[in-house]
Amino acid sequence: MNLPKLFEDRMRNLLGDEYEEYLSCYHKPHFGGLRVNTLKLTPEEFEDICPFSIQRIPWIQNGYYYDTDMQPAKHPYYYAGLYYIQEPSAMTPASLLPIEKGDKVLDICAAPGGKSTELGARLGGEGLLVSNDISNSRAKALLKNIELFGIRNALVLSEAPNKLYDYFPEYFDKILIDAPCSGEGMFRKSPAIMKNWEQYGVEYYNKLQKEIIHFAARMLKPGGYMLYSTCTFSPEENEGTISYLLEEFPEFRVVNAIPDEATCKKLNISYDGFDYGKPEWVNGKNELKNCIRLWPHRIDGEGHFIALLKKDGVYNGKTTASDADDRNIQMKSYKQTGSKKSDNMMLSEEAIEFLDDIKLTNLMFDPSTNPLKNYAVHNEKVHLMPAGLPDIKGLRILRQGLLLGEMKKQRFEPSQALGSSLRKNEYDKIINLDSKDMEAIKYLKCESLNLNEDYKDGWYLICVDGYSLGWAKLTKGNFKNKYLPGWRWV
Ligand SMILES: C[S@@+](CC[C@H](N)C(=O)[O-])C[C@H]1O[C@@H](n2cnc3c(N)ncnc32)[C@H](O)[C@@H]1O
Repeated sequence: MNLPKLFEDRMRNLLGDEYEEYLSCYHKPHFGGLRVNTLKLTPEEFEDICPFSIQRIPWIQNGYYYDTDMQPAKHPYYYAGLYYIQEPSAMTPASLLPIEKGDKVLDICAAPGGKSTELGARLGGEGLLVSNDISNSRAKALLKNIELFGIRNALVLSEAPNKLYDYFPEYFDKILIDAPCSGEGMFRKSPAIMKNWEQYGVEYYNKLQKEIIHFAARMLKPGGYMLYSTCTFSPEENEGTISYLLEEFPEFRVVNAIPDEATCKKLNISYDGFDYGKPEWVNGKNELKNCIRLWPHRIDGEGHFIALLKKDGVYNGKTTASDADDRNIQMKSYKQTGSKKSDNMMLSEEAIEFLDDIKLTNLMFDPSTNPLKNYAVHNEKVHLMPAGLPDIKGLRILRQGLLLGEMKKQRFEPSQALGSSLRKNEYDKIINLDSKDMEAIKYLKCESLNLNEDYKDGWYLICVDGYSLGWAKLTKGNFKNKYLPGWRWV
């Protein structure tokens, strides 16, 4: 591997005696990782059905190495959203952000969704996940992954951080910043990134990172947690960015994200090989030692930098200014929900009939009230809205909540997103295929279906080994494959 000379010099300087060991990693094969979607199944359930050979990643409860001769993206389980394929060290940031059910969480640089899908899974359908990426084309890939994972309480946006701040001042309980970076940790896996590094250099990314972290800091509630991560090694982009934050916002401090020994033992996880931040590399504060560094010569992964930050203040208290702001936002959203009632009058009979058959568990709304109140109709598309959403008019929105379906000439077509999100106990008309049955792959290729049994006309949820893939419609004995063509198996 021909590493840029400047990069080699910098790394030799940083790593000293460890440099040769670090260099030897470039001769090792890279590690394939997959992370189980705990919205759909537990890691134990996955281990029971997993068709490939896998091995637990020591520090990720739902993460596994897979044998790189395998192609887990070419299996019906991938299309059922049972896992996300992700480099093992890249699983670490989302695993260390202390998410609690009901939190309002922002993932500000989210595409294509490697971290957002885990944050959404950990929210378990409660609270709100705002997944944002400034690149509209990348945000489309993010939306697909959110939908494939069956996340129902997400708002997917494509905006610049300063614009987000106008709408969400001190709004979020937790924020993840997986910052754009020079990608030094990716050189081994994707050598093409070296060209980018030579073209832009670390300064270019550091400027971007400071801008992003500045606005993210202002969107976090007092008492909230923010996690900053990169897949690069340069001190400027890591301890340097955090030093900048600590100077600009003295209410932040760096906290140790690694759980104590007893917790690790209980959860059967181990952080062996993890290294800490290096304040001396940027002449920074001692607390930078609480940052985390993953090196490819110390763990089985490509490497990462992580800093968990806490903002001083009363968390979820009732007296701070930010809570008052939050209450205003809640009131706005309440009014907005009220006004949706008139839209709901536009639901067709068929839409109401269809939606009546859906028994969504993990409701995002108060089940004691009329659930139809939480549906919104825009341009014939019916959405289930996340609770407590502020007025977001004027933002570039790719999705608000769960797209349930579309009314076409008064008829109702359920969406792929709804199909992907349903569990088999949430809908009665199920056709369950075996994952080894070629019919499952034919379905995913959008080919016509050959199903022998007698079924009544209507919409059927096609499942594989009990996990939903999407829809098929039976009309007068003919099955029409309704799998979303843009998602089809190629
Ligand atoms: C490291 S990638 C994120 C990867 C993602 N978190 C994941 O796990 O799949 C960084 C992302 O930041 C986005 N980005 C770059 N500048 C940004 C900005 N100013 N605001 C928000 N996102 C930005 C890029 O489009 C890119 O998708």
